[in-house]
Amino acid sequence: MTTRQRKTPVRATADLKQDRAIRTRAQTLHVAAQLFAERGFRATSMQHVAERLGMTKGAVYFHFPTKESLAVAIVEEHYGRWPMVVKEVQAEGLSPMRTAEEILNRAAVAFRDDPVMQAGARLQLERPHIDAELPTPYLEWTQLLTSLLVTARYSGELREGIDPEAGARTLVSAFFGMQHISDVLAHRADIVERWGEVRELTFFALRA
Ligand SMILES: CCC[C@@H]1OCC(CO)=C1C(=O)O
Repeated sequence: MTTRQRKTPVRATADLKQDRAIRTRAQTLHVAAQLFAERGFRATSMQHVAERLGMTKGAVYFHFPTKESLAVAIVEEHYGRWPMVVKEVQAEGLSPMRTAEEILNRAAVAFRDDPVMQAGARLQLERPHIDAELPTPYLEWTQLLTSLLVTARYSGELREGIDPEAGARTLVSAFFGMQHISDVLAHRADIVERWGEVRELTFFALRA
């Protein structure tokens, strides 16, 4: 067997092992997000995660040494997904006001369908019970929407007298209040419709 042949199987094996580890970590994150979203942080154990995965608890601990590290990873994944959503919408070349509206439309669908978003929202509410550093929520949403409403003011889309930052805080409060109520009353099954109602009224008030 030549040196080159000898190297290939070892490299291939190492690559396969790494691929498998990446996949297992992603599966663990997804299942833990489902459980955190369904039951909350405190009622979810690493044993629950292992059982739903059909893995040993040791296999879960291999990727996440503590339940807190799982929560941190899910919140980081949650935060990490929004820049792509924002970029996709901004690539559509909509007006600033329509861009704000469309980003929140996408958020409503994401909160309905994506366990990571659902868990991220719930873990933020449960921050006092999680012994880990988690980012302060809603601030980046407010910054993003403020910048869009400032631009909307210059493009003549924003109603006279509306302060962009107050408008952004109102949108964040209305959206996250709506998504929480939809979660509590309907497990977010009606979140897109509920957001539609909130959107009509809030953007009616914001538009010039
Ligand atoms: C537009 C990024 C918004 C940011 O990413 C996820 C998240 C959680 O709600 C955020 C926030 O609260 O500011």
